[in-house]
Amino acid sequence: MPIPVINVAQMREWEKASWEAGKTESEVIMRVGQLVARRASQMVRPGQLVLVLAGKGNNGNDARRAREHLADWPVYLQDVSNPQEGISELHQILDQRPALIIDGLFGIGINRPLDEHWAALIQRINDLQTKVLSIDVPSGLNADTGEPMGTAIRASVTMTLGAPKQGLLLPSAWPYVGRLEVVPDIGLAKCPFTGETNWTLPEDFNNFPPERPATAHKGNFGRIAIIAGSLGYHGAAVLAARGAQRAQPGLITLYTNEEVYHSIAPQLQAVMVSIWNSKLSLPGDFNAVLIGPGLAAGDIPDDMKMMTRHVWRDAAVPVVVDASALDWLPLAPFPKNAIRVITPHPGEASRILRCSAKQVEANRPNALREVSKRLGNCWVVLKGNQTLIGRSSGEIYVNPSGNPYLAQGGSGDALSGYLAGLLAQPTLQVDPLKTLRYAVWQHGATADKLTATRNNWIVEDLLKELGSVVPELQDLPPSKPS
Ligand SMILES: NC(=O)C1=CN([C@@H]2O[C@H](COP(=O)(O)OP(=O)(O)OC[C@H]3O[C@@H](n4cnc5c(N)ncnc54)[C@H](O)[C@@H]3O)[C@@H](O)[C@H]2O)[C@H](O)CC1
Ligand SMILES: [K+]
Repeated sequence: MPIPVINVAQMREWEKASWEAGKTESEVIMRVGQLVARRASQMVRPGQLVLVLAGKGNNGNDARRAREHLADWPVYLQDVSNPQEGISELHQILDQRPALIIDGLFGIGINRPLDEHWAALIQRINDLQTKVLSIDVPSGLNADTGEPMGTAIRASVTMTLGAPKQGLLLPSAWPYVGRLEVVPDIGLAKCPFTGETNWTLPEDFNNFPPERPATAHKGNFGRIAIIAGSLGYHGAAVLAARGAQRAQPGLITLYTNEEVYHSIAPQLQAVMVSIWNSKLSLPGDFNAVLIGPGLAAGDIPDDMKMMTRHVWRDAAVPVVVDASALDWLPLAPFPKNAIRVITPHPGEASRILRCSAKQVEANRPNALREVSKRLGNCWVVLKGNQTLIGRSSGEIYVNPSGNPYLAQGGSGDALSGYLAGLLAQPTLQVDPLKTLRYAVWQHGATADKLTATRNNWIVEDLLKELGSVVPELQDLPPSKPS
């Protein structure tokens, strides 16, 4: 079941429908308390100090219930209905620098700007730079507009309840939200809403990709051609090829520019490496084509650009285009039902739209739709925090996995290789949206797994692990205690 992105009024309606259906507020709050405590216990080591801040509304009640499940930690529970009362006691606790603050001051019930006393308290908490787990919404943030109501908590993790609130997905909210996690099952009735924008859950990929039959051979899993690598950028071709390997297609052939052939070929074993030439006729026998990683040199042959346009316009098989090759695409239709995918970051999307990256970020779903429209209704993976996947109409999915350590040169090459390697496989071409969502989720989840265990991982490490995260075991995202 997709989890729709909703607004505060819809959340209130959902709540009301739940009480009418016989669910009770106290049961829901109890469950939320348990879930918050479980997540909190993953963020601190035994014995570390936890501060629970509970406001006067139900967000505070969630926090109070969480406290009951943190018996193994020293916990201060501070009721803060009025930031001027008991403030010296609170400052004393903050002076001890708790390892984790559970933020239950305000949720979706904030209805006016915070006064200077609230602002001072929130500033003090933010200045502490300690881990903060915000319940539902970082306190102070307007969950519809994504703007602080004067000021707001800067959370490390925001655990939003039931469904993501639209404001939490806006770039203006990201500095406050930190890592956004959605707990879909808090004991409410079935969500009465569907939406165009939906959140992805690991469980969406249970048993995906499907098990391979015992009788399978490499002819069953497709052949992929990768056109990548030029002088100064040979590594991108290697990374894309390795990304494709992690998807385990039947055969991978990399066509690269002559100047870099000898830098690339010795680094790859199972991948066949050839020198690209203008007589190469694609797609030929290939089941998918990826064009773009490391094609940034100034002297890319015009024939290669023409071939890109031709493959995009005519090939019946999936074509994935990334990086520099995005600039070569024709604004022309491609065969009906053919799979076309581009994987731009906001800067690349802005070049296609002839606007600024800031304008793309201001309305990411809209930018995705516009880019797709320009390029014949292709699938678009708009990268960045909360990567979006969709096309000019229909559902857009928000990816929940990944972290800022993915912001390393080469991680995009690994992703485009990996997703093209999946799309080369006939069984994974049937539902391209699911395959793309899976690729993006797995790429981010692998990064999360690495970040949970070490500080200094690099893209080569990502490529060793890519594909190893099992969705069924992703009950809670991996995270490193402080
Ligand atoms: N939506 C659900 O299904 C559930 C939500 N839960 C949690 O409850 C909060 C929403 O609770 P609510 O009591 O409505 O609001 P808040 O806790 O956010 O607090 C509102 C409280 O604060 C006052 N207030 C508003 N703005 C200000 C301000 N600027 N300055 C001072 N005081 C302010 C307002 O008057 C109220 O008294 C939701 O986010 C979830 O965390 C439950 O888990 C049940 C299910
Ligand atoms: K909160």
